[in-house]
Amino acid sequence: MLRKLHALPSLFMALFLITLATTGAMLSFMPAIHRAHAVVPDKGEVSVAAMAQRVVQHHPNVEKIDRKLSGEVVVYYKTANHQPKADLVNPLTGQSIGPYQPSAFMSWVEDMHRSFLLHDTGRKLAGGVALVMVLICLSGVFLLVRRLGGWKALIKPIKGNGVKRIHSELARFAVLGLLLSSLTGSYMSAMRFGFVKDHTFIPPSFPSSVSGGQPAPVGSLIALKNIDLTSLHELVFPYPGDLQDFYTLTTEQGAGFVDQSTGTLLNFTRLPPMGVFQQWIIRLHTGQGIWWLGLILGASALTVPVLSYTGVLAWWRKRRVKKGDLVNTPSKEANTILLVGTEGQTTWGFARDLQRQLIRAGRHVHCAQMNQLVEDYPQADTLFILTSTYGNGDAPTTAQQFMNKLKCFKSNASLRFAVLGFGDRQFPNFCQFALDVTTALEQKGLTPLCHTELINRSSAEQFREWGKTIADLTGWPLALSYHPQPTVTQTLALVGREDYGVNGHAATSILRFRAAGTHSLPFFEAGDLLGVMPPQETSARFYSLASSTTDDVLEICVRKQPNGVCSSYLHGLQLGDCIEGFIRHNPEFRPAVGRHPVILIGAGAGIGPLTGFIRQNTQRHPMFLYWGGRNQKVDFLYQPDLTRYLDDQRLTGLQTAFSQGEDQTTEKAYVQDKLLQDQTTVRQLLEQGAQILVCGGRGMANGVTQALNDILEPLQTNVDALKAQGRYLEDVY
Ligand SMILES: Cc1cc2nc3c(=O)[nH]c(=O)nc-3n(C[C@H](O)[C@H](O)[C@H](O)COP(=O)(O)O)c2cc1C
Repeated sequence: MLRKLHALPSLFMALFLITLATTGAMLSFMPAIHRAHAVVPDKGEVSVAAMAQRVVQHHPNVEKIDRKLSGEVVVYYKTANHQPKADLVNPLTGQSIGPYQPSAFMSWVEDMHRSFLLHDTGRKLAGGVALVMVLICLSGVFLLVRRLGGWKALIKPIKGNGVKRIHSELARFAVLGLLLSSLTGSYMSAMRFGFVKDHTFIPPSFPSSVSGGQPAPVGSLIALKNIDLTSLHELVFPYPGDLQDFYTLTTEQGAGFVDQSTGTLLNFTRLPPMGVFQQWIIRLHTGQGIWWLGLILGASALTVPVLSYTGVLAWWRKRRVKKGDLVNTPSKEANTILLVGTEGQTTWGFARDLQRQLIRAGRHVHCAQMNQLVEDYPQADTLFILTSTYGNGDAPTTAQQFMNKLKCFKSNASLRFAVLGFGDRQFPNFCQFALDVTTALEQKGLTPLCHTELINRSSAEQFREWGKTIADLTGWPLALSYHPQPTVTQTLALVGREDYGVNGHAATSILRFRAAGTHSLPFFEAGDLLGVMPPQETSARFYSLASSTTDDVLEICVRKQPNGVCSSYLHGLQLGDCIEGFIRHNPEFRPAVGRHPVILIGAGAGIGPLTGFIRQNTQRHPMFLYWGGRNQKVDFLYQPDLTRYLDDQRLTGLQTAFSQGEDQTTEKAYVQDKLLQDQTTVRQLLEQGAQILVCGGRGMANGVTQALNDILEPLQTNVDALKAQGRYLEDVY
């Protein structure tokens, strides 16, 4: 209720409040500016009579002397040729300081402040806005007291960061000034519209008779001698030559008349106590006569635009949280950090649910990619990391810079962390990257909130259980549930196949698909992945593509795995049979653009994407292939194609190795042996800036790494260094 009372009027009136406050601030600074330029004698130093005498000496035909609340004295007079003029004068000498020219701009500002330039309607509106401001100030104070936990806490430092903190700090600084301005403003408006009687105006009660004698010099008039200049408001001179006329005098205390001949004070009416009170209300609102108060009021008013902005922002965020929107708190303000490592984006689905639940539990969550780790999170007490694993237990794309950035991370002792790994038990290094991250965080001195949970194949059940553990440990009401977005698949028809291997032993097939029916294939490139959904299975298996969209066919190379559900399913397909598949882009695994040589290394079905790269090498950049199979006669995948590519120079060099010799004369070797045999050439290519792409089983990839490290030793570098330069890419399974 209190919050609504504060937020709703602020929201609806924001523009009026800002206008009123900024114009008010400008006006409030004026008394100090005027005061700085005015000559202001001390109390008791100069009487009205003395000041008027000096002014008369320097100005002909004086009609009126005005003393502004700022202390400035203005004389209105007529020149020798009867032109009306107004000058600012020095009350000590009576001489002109300069012409009195109120600024046209400040008059406009005043009009804007009083009436939004809308005359009486605007004046009423301004009064209403001032009243609303009182309400906003009071409700704001109570909200702040509630937020800080008591009245005493109002003077203590405010905790937190960001928008809310700026709002609270500014409000605390400005509230008294704003309350004073808005209360006095509302009262003045009530006076103006007759809701409160105006006691500052004293109706004139003209004297019934005057002496009618010859006018005495103004400096000799006793009534004016008795009045100090500091209490003068206005002295109107009698009409020249009219002996029945008199001086009209208005002072702080009241108003009356002075006989121009005898100097007697006539019919002086004192301001009633209520009038004095109302004069003070006006001074407290305008700062007139109290220049330092004007400065305070002005500074307070200047906070209103910032308060409005931060207030609207805080309200908007709160509203989004209520609606269940995923509000991302800036990293500096968040108490909970959620970092995500993903390649295929599935992990985001889990992260979004966790983020939503945490926000509902009242946490201020900052969610980002792991690569966006920043040096420190000043307000954070909990860090969640949700990451998948790719390649050979490696980081997924959005986490590849994480370990490096972690080196500069300034952990605070109270920061607890929980890592949730996503992977597939089919891979030898199940969730390895999540485990590596856990170790790295522990080494950084962070405290684990719980043990690292490893989720197999996006298990919603495991995720829910992990949520319960976190809820128990933290007390936050988390009810995690993951509903995978159904993968949009396309029906693909088998249009060609080439089978290799003997009697089903180590059988490998090159399978070619086209879109079924009249549909066309989506965009893809060699090295991207084809996700295949075997019937009655919920999770997809991925195969590297050997073709690109321009080949007008989806080509994969599949080795039949013992007990492999998907590979058996694919091997069992007849021409014309259909499968459900989808493309997952894999831009990380591509030859670099440019003329640097490319060394392709693979074994078995790993030749698929490598052949695709060669097929696309129409620019004839230097490209070398090292490939290992089992048996030269029955396993030499893509042999005719490779021979053709060598002829048309899409392929610069080919080295093959077979692990099963046909007879005594055939050499038995693995692909890494070929690399070692060719080490001089390989070294030269690497010195020329060659990039290496490896595709195939993990065992082969490990052997290749070892061989290459040996080859690279004389160059004082290694595979890790090449990886860091983006010159060593792996697609390993
Ligand atoms: C090419 C490829 C390589 C993978 N390598 C591994 C791995 O080494 N270890 C593992 O546990 N999971 C591995 N996975 C499985 C993914 O980590 C798992 O499917 C994860 O849920 C994907 O999440 P993401 O879509 O957010 O990246 C691999 C998946 C693919 C497609």
